[in-house]
Amino acid sequence: MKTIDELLAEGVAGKRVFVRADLNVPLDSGTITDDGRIRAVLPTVKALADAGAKVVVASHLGRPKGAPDPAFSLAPAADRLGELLGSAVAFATDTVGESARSTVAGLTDGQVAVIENLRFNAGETSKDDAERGAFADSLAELADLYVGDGFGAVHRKHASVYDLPARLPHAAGFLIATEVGVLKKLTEDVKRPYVVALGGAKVSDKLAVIDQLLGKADRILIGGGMAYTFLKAQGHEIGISLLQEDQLPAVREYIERAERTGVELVLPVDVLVSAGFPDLKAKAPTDFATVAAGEIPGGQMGLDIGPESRKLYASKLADAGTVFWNGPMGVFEHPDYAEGTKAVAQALIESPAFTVVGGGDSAAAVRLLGFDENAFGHISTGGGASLEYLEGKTLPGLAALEG
Ligand SMILES: Nc1ncnc2c1ncn2[C@@H]1O[C@H](COP(=O)(O)OP(=O)(O)O)[C@@H](O)[C@H]1O
Ligand SMILES: O=C(OP(=O)(O)O)[C@H](O)COP(=O)(O)O
Repeated sequence: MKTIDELLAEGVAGKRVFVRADLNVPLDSGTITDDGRIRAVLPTVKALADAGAKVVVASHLGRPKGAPDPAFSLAPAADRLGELLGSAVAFATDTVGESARSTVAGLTDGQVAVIENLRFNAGETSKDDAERGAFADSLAELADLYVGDGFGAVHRKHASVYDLPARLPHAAGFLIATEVGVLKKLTEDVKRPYVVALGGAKVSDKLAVIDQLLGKADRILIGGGMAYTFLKAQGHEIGISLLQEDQLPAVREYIERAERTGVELVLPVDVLVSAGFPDLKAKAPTDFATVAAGEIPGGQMGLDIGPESRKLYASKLADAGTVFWNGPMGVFEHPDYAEGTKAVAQALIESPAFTVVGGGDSAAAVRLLGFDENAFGHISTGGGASLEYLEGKTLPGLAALEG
């Protein structure tokens, strides 16, 4: 994999360099609540701009449905990037249209532009190779060189991640190099017990990785929205909690396999429930109850692990040699449901283990809940990406950079 240092040594002055970043930051009514992913790509953007490149930064944000949607505009991220760089950043209001072409054509050496959300175009995420390829062709017209630095999206076989680097001379940015360096160590030299804690809301993606993790981890703690599919698989009622029904047979098989192979699978013993998803804007106190995990009343939604589970999970993290944690334990954005995530973060800080926290929301949670990010071994910008890397999978965005 060519490094950005090699690219810089060859000279980038006057060249248009497409930087595929992951600027998928959490937003609250258009305001960025955590800019960690923007700060993470700064070294790459700065180095290219300082070397006289015309830098074209591109990213997805959220999951718009292949068409423009103002709620998912990258404009706030472009503004924040400009603030962090200390110089104005141009913003194109489309991705490969007139605005993008004229914005890029107007760049002077050392200037930076951000183009609008890649996922406003159906070609970005299409499963059809030709449709993705056609979109990648249009993106390629905007640049002379490609730098992959969106670690959080390298597990996606998307046009800007996978197809575009095949069309331009390419290199890996500083963030990807750092992320891969740390995660590689976790696949080669793991101090045991190796404990993986999983939570969050991308339940379908994350249930799938447990298949491989069962062969690698000594203990797997399940929290967040993931937990309820497990509780349901055990035969419990889960009310209106998140459920990935189509994966119930797989989850039953994971539970059996864990028992058979001696992997400790730890599920919540109690949970906090309420009548629905809380209002994350008002953050007003909600009406919630603590119930045994096997006794969630009908019409209630599990929103965090309960106090007994917090103690249990802390004890299961205390003797770890290595911990990988992806996915908040509850809806941490609301103060009523942040305690589970806080308890796991605190346990990681107190543990002598090498600790890695991965994921856009998990990393944001750690910072927003007031923890010192330097107290963790590594905070990864990618959740799904780091999980799939640890599974041993070939990640499309890394394979493309190697080719
Ligand atoms: N029990 C739950 N029900 C619904 N959503 C949940 C639950 N627990 C956690 N979440 C949500 O999961 C989201 C983060 O999930 P995810 O994107 O998978 O994590 P990451 O970005 O760290 O990989 C948070 O916004 C949080 O509110
Ligand atoms: O937030 C992300 O992943 P993560 O939640 O697994 O950390 C990445 O930006 C990828 O987004 P996607 O899961 O919509 O492809």
